[in-house]
Amino acid sequence: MTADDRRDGDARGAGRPDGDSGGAGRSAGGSGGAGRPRGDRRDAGRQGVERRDAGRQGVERRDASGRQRGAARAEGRSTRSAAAPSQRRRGTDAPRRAAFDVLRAVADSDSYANLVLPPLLRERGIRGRDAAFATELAYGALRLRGRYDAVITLAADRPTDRIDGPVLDVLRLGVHQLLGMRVPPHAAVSETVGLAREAVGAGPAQFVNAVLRAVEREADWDARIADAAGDDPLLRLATVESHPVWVARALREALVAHGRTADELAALLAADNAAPRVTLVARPGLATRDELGGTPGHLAPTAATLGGGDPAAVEAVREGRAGVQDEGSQLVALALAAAPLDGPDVRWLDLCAGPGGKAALLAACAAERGARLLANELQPHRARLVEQALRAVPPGAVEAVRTGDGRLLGDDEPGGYDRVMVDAPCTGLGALRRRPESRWRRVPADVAALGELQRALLASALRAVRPGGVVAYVTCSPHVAETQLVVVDALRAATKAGLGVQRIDAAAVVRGIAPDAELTDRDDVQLWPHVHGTDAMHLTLLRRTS
Ligand SMILES: C[S@@+](CC[C@H](N)C(=O)[O-])C[C@H]1O[C@@H](n2cnc3c(N)ncnc32)[C@H](O)[C@@H]1O
Repeated sequence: MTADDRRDGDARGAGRPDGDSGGAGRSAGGSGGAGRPRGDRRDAGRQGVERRDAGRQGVERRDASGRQRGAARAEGRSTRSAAAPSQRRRGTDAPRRAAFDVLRAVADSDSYANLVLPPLLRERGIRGRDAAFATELAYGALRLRGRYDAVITLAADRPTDRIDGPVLDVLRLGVHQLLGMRVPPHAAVSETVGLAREAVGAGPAQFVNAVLRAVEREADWDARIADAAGDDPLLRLATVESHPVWVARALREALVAHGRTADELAALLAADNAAPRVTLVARPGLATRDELGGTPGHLAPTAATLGGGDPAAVEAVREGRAGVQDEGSQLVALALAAAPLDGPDVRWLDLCAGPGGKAALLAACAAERGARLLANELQPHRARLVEQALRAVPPGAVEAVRTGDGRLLGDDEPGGYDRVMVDAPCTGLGALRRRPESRWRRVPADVAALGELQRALLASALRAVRPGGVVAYVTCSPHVAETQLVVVDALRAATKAGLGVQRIDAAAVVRGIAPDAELTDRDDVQLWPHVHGTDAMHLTLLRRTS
């Protein structure tokens, strides 16, 4: 495989995961690369990728700017592989090896791909388009694992639990190149077989070769794996769209419970499989959206979507005046700040603040109004991330970053706050685009375990807010058991405890911020990737009446 082949096979929408982090972007990968047909060499030609030299077969490859390879050489690093040339011929290139190592870290150490990959790319000097390729390869293979395992089962004529983990990961990477990226088939197969030789040995490499050639030979894999899944339409869809069936079922229930239709499930699952675009937040009073470049968001007046590139290249992001934040996360924080309130509006609380994305936006809003935010977080290391996220906020607007259990705060300071954000720990089923492996890690029991914590945190928030004050209950999961059911139970428990609490029309508040937002006829708000282009954030607004 040549570097051209790999670039022609550039990712569909590769890029860094758009986290809720309040800090600058960490990934070396940029987004982009979409829209080129397989085998189209125009980009390579335009960017002068090839140059005659003394490299392998007399051709030296350069990146688009021509800098990467020279810089790597100056630093004494190989841009192709750490292997000696004789081994290199038998192995693969650095981006594919990096993607493989990420999949192994996810499998062996329960690592998070979006935490492992960026430092690994940095350490190995993989940058620019190579970094984007490695990112799309790793994240795509992880997201689409269910679909690809169904393909591999048929092509290998054996279930995937009878294939060694490392060999299976190599196969997943190969199948993603063949079916999910625009890598020319000959390159996808030969480079993946090279990776197999390098990573798992010559014997398994032959097996990898045979399986990938079978995948390449056949067409219509979606129909074949749907048929193999059986007659149940949900199971067929979950297989093709690569979701555990319990997750697909929960999402279908959530769509209906939140006023949409089960017919949308296919679009929702497909949206979960697309890499999210990087969205920035201009923290009010600290940065303007114009400073960020990109395209203005369509929901939050603070949001700008980047077409590509590294967010850390934006000065306002580096300085903490702006950050990387999903537009849905921005919208729910702005909704808490905008919710109608009688009486004083000076003390705000973020009960579950780490890593600080919403705290930074809330604190910036508070600063504009002369209010102050207390940011609470259970985990000390996440509390430090909150401090980092708040670094650009005027000191007067931050009362403190507190490390402690939010469940106790309502009793420690009853009625002490005017606005309270409960961005509760949740399954994250609304942010599957962003956390490529998470759908395979979560189990139904998580929903029940988290439900208890969510109820306790919301109960504490309702004690911590003063009568007349407002609480926002937020999750990045649309699961009914983490959203509507938690709120119903919390209202019941509050009544039992002698607190008056009423629902506020959150949809009206959100419409006041985002007039074009497509919302259902309910007083809570549920955003969706396939409708709003955001994570599936949930928002309920509650007012303490007595
Ligand atoms: C969904 S995240 C919050 C995201 C954050 N609001 C943001 O926008 O960056 C939930 C946070 O709650 C924290 N957490 C978990 N249990 C908690 C507890 N009992 N009290 C306070 N925070 C808790 C977790 O450590 C995690 O940082």
